[in-house]
Amino acid sequence: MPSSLAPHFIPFPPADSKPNSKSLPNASTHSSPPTSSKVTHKKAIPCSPPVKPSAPPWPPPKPMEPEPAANHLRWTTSSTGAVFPVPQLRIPSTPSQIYLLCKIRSSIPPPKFRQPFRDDRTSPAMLEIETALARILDSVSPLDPIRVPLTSALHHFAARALHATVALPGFDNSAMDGYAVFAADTTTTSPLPIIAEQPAGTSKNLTLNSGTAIRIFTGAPMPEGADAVIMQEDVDLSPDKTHIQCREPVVSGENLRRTGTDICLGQQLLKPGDALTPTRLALLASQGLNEISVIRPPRVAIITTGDELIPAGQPLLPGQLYNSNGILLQSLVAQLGISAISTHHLPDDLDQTISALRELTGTHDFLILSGGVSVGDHDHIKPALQSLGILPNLWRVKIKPGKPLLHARTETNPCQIFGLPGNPVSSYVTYQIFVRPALLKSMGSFQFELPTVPATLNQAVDNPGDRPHYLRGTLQQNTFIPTGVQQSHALFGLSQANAMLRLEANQSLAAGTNVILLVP
Ligand SMILES: Nc1nc2c(c(=O)[nH]1)N[C@H]1C(S)=C(S)[C@@H](COP(=O)(O)OP(=O)(O)OC[C@H]3O[C@@H](n4cnc5c(N)ncnc54)[C@H](O)[C@@H]3O)O[C@H]1N2
Ligand code: MOO
Repeated sequence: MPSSLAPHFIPFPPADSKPNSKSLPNASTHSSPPTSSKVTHKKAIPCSPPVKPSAPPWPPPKPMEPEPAANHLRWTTSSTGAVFPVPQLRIPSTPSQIYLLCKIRSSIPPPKFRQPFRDDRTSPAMLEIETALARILDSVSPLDPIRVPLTSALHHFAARALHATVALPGFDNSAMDGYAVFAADTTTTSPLPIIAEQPAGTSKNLTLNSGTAIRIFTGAPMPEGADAVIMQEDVDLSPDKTHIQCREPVVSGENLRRTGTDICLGQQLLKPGDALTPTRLALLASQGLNEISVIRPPRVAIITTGDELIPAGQPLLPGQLYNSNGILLQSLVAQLGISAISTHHLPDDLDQTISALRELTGTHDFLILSGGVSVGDHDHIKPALQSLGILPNLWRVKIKPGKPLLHARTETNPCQIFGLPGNPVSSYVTYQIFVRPALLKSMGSFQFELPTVPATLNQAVDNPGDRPHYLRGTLQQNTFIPTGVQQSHALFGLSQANAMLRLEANQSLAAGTNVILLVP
């Protein structure tokens, strides 16, 4: 592990606690009662094999008043609702605490941790958004520089600084179709004889004498001596086209473009990390370049997960839905100009998840997974990573939507792994806030922030929760209007939105408040 990353990695539990979802109790085993009484955990403990307490005594002991719920492990029988308190242990949160509990109740086999950080009790605290982003960006380095043709360089970032080897303009030239003159001669009414013609594209090395004019065209080199061009609209041409008479005087320097006034030799044109926009590509072309050194864009795998998801073209069965996060994430990545994108879908199966992650981490720079990062029994991303020995850099962030965000990085290649929460809006928001900056950094950019604009709220908004909430809405004539249902599954409002408003925890804003929007 690179030492710079070491403090950030959160260790999984010890090696003997292997993920083994196949041997885990399924839902019915876990909750089925011994024949005469239904025994359930009031709070789920991550343990395996299933905890099977011995049959309750008969006749049952006198029911007791329930212990206060907080911080006590309790057992209850379904028939009477009676509660039998166990020794007053705090809810076990470490393997040794659980082991101790099981020793006290000798009939209970010691459980193993199945997954690290399954819930609030066994997880480290949720990170603040800024801390999580900094931690992610710390682990990302720009990829290697490569040379690409200018025609393929759009959306890439400059790998190194570039200085001008060609001045612009490269020579003094005319800005207008007209006549090269001495400015002083245009104040007189006497006709000026046209002594020569200078077209664009070739220099005739002409010299202008006082009291004469040279026919000239836009972009053509200025004759020696001439200090202005008079537009052809501002002269009267004699019928035999041999003389002009100036109707409007011009001043020295008018209608001409001096050498190097735009770009002079040696001037810095690009710095490392500059985005190669259409206009910057034009600048490079003006230098006669047909190739440029850029940072190689990442190879990205988009991996959706979930048995309930089916691709377009198949009929929907009850309980199924079409996969929408695949195209969402693929398009968002493509928007950055990344073209090496592969797409995959995984069922909720640990073995298949492990083998897919093993393969894809070897062939890609970024894996962007959606779904399977929460705490459900079918959420296999964390156990799969654990089984591959990949340590999480972070899991769970104080953000709404998107709380269960996961980030990890392989040590050798290195491959960045993002587990985005499966809800479509959660995937979108966490992509914009965390994945996009990481992709941009890997591409050599130094600008990771989303663009912002000031706006005014059209209505009051409120975030009673304890996580900053990214509201989705439209920016119309400097006004922010939230769109649709502001919940993490709600795709329609998201599809209408062109801006996001970060509302802090417990923040209420009145209609008319001035805010700063993110404009992805
Ligand atoms: N007991 C708890 N349950 C949940 C918690 C929690 O803290 N405790 N967190 C909730 C939050 S917040 C989120 S967000 C979700 C994230 O869950 P997962 O990342 O494991 O995602 P899934 O369960 O696989 O899917 C969630 C939801 O999204 C739909 N989905 C998934 N993938 C796609 C896709 N490609 N296209 C369209 N829709 C997709 C999926 O069907 C589910 O409805 O966990 C909460 N639960
Ligand atoms: O935090 Mo989750 O992403 O809200 O639905």
